[in-house]
Order: sequence, then structure tokens, then C-alpha cells
Amino acid sequence: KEKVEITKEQQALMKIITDAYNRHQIPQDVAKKLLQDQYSAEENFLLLTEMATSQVQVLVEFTKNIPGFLSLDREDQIALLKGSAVEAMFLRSAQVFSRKMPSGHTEVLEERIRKSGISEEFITPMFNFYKSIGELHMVQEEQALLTTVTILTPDRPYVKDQQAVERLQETMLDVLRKLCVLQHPQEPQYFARLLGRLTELRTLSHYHTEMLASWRMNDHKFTPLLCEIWDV
Ligand SMILES: CC(C)NC(=O)n1c(-c2ccccc2)cc2c1CN(S(=O)(=O)c1cccs1)CC2
Repeated sequence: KEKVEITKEQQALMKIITDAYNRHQIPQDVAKKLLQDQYSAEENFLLLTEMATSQVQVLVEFTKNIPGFLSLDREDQIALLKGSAVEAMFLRSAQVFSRKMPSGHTEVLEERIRKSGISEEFITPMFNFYKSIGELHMVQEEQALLTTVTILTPDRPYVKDQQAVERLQETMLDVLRKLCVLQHPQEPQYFARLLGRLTELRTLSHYHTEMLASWRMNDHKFTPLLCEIWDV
């Protein structure tokens, strides 16, 4: 049985990423709003727009703290952000949704998301994903590293120096793999399950493109930042 050990450097790397991940949370007031105002579909849509916009800002700030990210080609940095924005949004949503909330809050949250103009065909896979992430009971280091691995996906559109991104991603995957073994010793397949969620994420982001089309048909407005990052 190989002895898995996280090196000093890997420990430092994990601390930088986890601190950044925790520092760049969505302002609580936005999340709290979901639980306060009235319930019209329009109102719910606006709240989700606000939350998603704030999450993109959080994502950009978080990404700057990934060691090595700012040394990548500048255009590749943009390509990685645009290419991972939707997946990062779904991942963050799943983490927010599966977080322990005061009783009844999760139900209200679910209700508002269901009543925000998203068509039923997307609601089901979305909530299945939230549940499948929740069941993993990831520790915050795993959440931060999983988001980092998602951002550092080499085969996003328009990435020129894929090798450079691959090297960074492999560094993060190695730490994540060791962390999973140490955090879930009874479950040797845990790391593989985690990576399986990334495949599910890609499927969800295809749904997202269709979600946007259906919203735009009903003349829903997005913020300039969301239009920019989603190319709409
Ligand atoms: C935490 C943030 C990042 N989550 C979020 O904004 N959510 C959440 C969500 C899930 C769990 C807990 C709290 C919120 C559900 C949905 C979104 C956004 N999208 S969107 O980006 O397509 C959108 C933007 C504008 C109109 S629709 C639709 C679905």
C-alpha cells in the first residue's frame, strides 16, 4: 500500500487556493436576498442574474490567486475564464445549494430557482447535479481544488499554449488526488468520483447554452458581464 504524502509545497499551494476560494465568496446579502423578496418569476430571474454576475466577478478574482495562472499567456487566461465560467457557476451553485442552511432555506432556494423561467428539461439535470455534488460531502480544500482543476482545463476553445495549462492542471490534480486519499481512506474511488462530476459539468454547460436561448426568446435581459463571459 503506497504511503500517500502531501509535500510542503503542495500544502502551501493548497492553502493559497483554499484561502482564495473562501475569501472570494458571493456577498451574503445577495444570497440572503434569495430568501427575502417576493416570488415572481421575473423577480427570481433578476436575483439569479445578480447572483451569477457577482459569481463571475468572484471567479475572476479567485483565478488570479491560482499560482501560475497569471504567468500564462494573457489571451489564454481569458480563454480559460470564458471556457470555464458556466461550469464554475454550476459548481458554485451546487456547493451553495448543498451547504447547511437554516431549516426551510434550501426549500425556498429550490422553489425560487424552479420558478425563474428555466424550462423543466433543464431543472431536473441541474438539481440532480446539485444532489450528486452534495452527496460527495467535499471538504473546502477539495471544493477549491476541484474548481481550480475545472478552470485549468487545457482543451478550452482558443487556448494556444495547451501544454502550459496542462502542466498547471496536473499539479493541481496531483494535490487533489492525494487529498482525496487522505480525506476518504475508506473510499479509494473517491477521486475518480470527483473527476466524474467534471464530466457531468460539461453536459450541464451544453444545457446552459439552450437555457440562454430560451430566456432570450422571452426577452430576458442579462448583465453586460454575463453577456461578455457567455458570448451572448
Ligand atoms: C451561486 C450562484 C452562482 N448561482 C446562481 O446564480 N444560480 C443558481 C443557484 C443555485 C443554487 C443556489 C443559489 C443559486 C441557479 C441558477 C443560477 C444562475 N443560472 S444562470 O447563470 O444560468 C442565470 C443567470 C441569470 C439568469 S439565469 C441559472 C440557474
